[in-house]
Amino acid sequence: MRIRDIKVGKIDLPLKRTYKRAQRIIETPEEIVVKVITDEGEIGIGSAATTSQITGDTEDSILGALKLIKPKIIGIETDDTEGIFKAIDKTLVNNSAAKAAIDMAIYDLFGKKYGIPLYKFFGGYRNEIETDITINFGTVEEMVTSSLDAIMKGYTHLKVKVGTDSQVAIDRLNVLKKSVRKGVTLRVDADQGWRPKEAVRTIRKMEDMGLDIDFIEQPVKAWDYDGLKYVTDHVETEILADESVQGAPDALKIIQTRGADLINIKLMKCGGFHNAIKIINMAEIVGIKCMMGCMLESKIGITAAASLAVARRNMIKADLDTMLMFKEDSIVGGVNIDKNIIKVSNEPGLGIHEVKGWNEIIL
Ligand SMILES: C[C@H](N)C(=O)N[C@H](CCC(=O)O)C(=O)O
Ligand SMILES: [Mg+2]
Repeated sequence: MRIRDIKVGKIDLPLKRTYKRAQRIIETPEEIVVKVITDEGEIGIGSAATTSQITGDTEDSILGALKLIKPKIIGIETDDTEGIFKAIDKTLVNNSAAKAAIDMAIYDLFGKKYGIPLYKFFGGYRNEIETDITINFGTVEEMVTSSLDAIMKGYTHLKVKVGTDSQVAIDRLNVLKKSVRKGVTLRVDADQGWRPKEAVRTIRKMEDMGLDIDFIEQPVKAWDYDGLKYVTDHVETEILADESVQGAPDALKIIQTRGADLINIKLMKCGGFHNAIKIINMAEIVGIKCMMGCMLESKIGITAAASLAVARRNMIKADLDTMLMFKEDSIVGGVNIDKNIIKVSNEPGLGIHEVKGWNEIIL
């Protein structure tokens, strides 16, 4: 079975509520959906999220990258995944979202060809995982209301976006801790907002106040590896690297220096399954655990991410909550979401049947 064609299209994902984090405010995320078509008429599906502030990928850059990649992989045998990824990496650096979309579609085809759900192919450790839910940064009232709403819907882990002012972060978390019932865990995403010493001071204060934070995600700038390690070494709370780990080489840096306690893997950051697997394997060797995260992505990306997250023992946490954020679900098939539990299907590949509202773009 060889690659015969690649079609791309765009879907809009209108949000129920505006998404707010330190670097961006967004109403309607856009996604590029890729269909890799074989000479036997089989179709593999993948998606690329536009997240310019994190990966640098925009709609135009994703389309530009796909235009370059397409002629390089047409005609290659779909089983030759090494050959496909080598051809892509020889063609262009970075552009991880476009690469992730093709990678997802290739693995989807692989699963379909051999009749195996991807989660089983990747390790089959379990078939479901609990996700947290992200609480947007906002006023105290907004954050308390969203948190109580999430808890009512069955979520027990809240990942709180705290903005860039560390004192505001402490105040917000203090109020949230008092507002939620026992048994609800707070996670914090600082979105690169603090300087290293400020981060240590802030996190120690949270520890002294007994806020019992599960982890602090990306307290310092993405490029500040020494700063991240400094924070990790000087607080009790676990530190999760997010933007500092885009691809496998970044992960290696963190793993070799023990620069963080945990790594947040996102297919959009690392360019898909084949690189995510490298990160999981490297991290596992030294005992660094991983979380599977996501961008503002449709059920295609969430299904892909969940397929790897459930498959591997070293993936102990998940932040795969975007499905709840969209006004409607334009993807038929894929994972099943019951409150905070994401369950993968037993269908071959990703198990995606249809992408509604797919507007084809001619490359
Ligand atoms: C949506 C997910 N829960 C999340 O919080 N992801 C962000 C990155 C996505 C974005 O801001 O577009 C994160 O983990 O920092
Ligand atoms: Mg983050």
